[in-house]
Amino acid sequence: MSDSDRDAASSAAVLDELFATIESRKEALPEDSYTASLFTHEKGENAVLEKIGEESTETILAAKDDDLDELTYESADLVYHLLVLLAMKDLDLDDLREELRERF
Ligand SMILES: N=c1c2ncn([C@@H]3O[C@H](COP(=O)(O)OP(=O)(O)OP(=O)(O)O)[C@@H](O)[C@H]3O)c2ncn1[C@@H]1O[C@H](COP(=O)(O)O)[C@@H](O)[C@H]1O
Repeated sequence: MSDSDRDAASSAAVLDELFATIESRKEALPEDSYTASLFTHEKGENAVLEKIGEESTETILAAKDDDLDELTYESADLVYHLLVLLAMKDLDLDDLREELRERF
């Protein structure tokens, strides 16, 4: 495997690795983890739902400004919070992949 193939494979795995980390935070609930704080928040699931609302707005504003760096940054924030929501609802990336695959 070439270096660029290895880099591409590593990039492709990042969502799975991030989701596995989110699941492990959900299980262990370490005190210093932002992710864990979303699972234990006093607002319940509203905490992550509000973040998804905020990050969606910030993503839209970045797109309207044509600020591609900001669009990438806010999109990553949005995807991360969406993955936390899926984990909260006991869904996972395979559920998402399956839904997308059915639309092909
Ligand atoms: N990918 C993320 C990730 N994306 C966003 N965030 C957090 O989401 C929060 C977003 O807050 P804000 O809306 O205030 O965003 P901001 O970027 O500070 O500011 P603006 O968007 O308003 O400009 C910040 O606290 C970010 O740190 C994330 N926190 C954690 N992760 C990953 O989650 C995994 C577990 O990390 P812990 O949560 O530290 O255990 C690790 O792999 C991390 O890389």
